Amino acid sequence: MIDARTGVDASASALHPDEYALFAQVARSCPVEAGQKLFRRGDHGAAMYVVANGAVELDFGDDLVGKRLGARAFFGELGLLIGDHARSADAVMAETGELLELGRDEFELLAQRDPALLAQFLRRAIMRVVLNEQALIARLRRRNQDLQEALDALRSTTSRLDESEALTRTDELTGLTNRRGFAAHVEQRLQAGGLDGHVLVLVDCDRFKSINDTYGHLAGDRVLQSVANLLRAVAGADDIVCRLGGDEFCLILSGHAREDAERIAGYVTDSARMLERMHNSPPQMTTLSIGACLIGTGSHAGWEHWYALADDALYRAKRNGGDCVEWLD
Ligand SMILES: Nc1nc2c(ncn2[C@@H]2O[C@H](COP(=O)(O)OP(=O)(O)OP(=O)(O)O)[C@@H](O)[C@H]2O)c(=O)[nH]1
Repeated sequence: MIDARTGVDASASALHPDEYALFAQVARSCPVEAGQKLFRRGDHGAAMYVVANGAVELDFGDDLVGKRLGARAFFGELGLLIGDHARSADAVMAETGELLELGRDEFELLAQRDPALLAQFLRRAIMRVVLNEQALIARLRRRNQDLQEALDALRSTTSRLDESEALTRTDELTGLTNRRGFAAHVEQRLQAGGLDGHVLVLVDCDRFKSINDTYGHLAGDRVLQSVANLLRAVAGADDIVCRLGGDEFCLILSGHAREDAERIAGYVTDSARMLERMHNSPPQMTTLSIGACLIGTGSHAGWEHWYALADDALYRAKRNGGDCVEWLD
């Protein structure tokens, strides 16, 4: 009979009636109360047991399926066959009954009385050990596979979360970092030693509303994408470029001298102007206004101070008619 839980032939766990009769002749009979512990996992023992009546529970620990043994079932045989073997399960009497206990001397007697029957028992006992080992290996393989699958699922969930986290920080239209991503970048830079010496550049499209009104929203979108491409092209690997929202963009230039930053800002407004003149119906570009400031070294002013300064500079550029760069340091 195959045990549905372990896949092991359960008849291999019980003595045949003739084997039981032989064992009962030589074994010590021990009455045992329910709840009494027979041995614990790891205990060393040199005796095997046969259930005469009552029931025994074996607990192998580590999430392995336990076993309940009834009449004529035997257990602990490795203790007897190998000698002083560490028990692989906790054995507890589940129902009051009687056990047959066999040690080395009783085993010798069995061999003298009926060697053929004992040989038959030994073959079955060894087969049971092999089957149990195979079942254990198969279970461990299955568990390993389950763990592998759980790990794969966890990895793909994590990467999906990373992707959606990245999406929440990306502007859909231009692919640039959005305002939320920009705030996170600024926070990171502030924690990594501050923004001293960086240049903050605010960029705003001129008369953008009229492009939407005249050529439609899609044409406006294309212009915003062109502005994003231009800013992406001038940004170095350590610079931050983002779309703050609407027709407003921002660059944080790091590791540039003020003159270099002026050249970059001038290049942006010059390029935008040229592109606007090259393609104007429908427009591919619009002129840009820029407000910039150098974030002072050694200053205790916070990020808001520098942002407000660049914003004032941008306001001044707009008041001057746009298409220009204004600085306020
Ligand atoms: N096509 C398009 N238009 C947008 C988008 N986001 C905001 N806008 C439009 O951008 C326009 C910005 O208008 P304003 O803030 O008045 O700026 P402006 O027309 O450039 O005016 P000035 O800055 O003073 O030159 C508004 O009409 C918004 O509807 C977008 O994603 N796509």
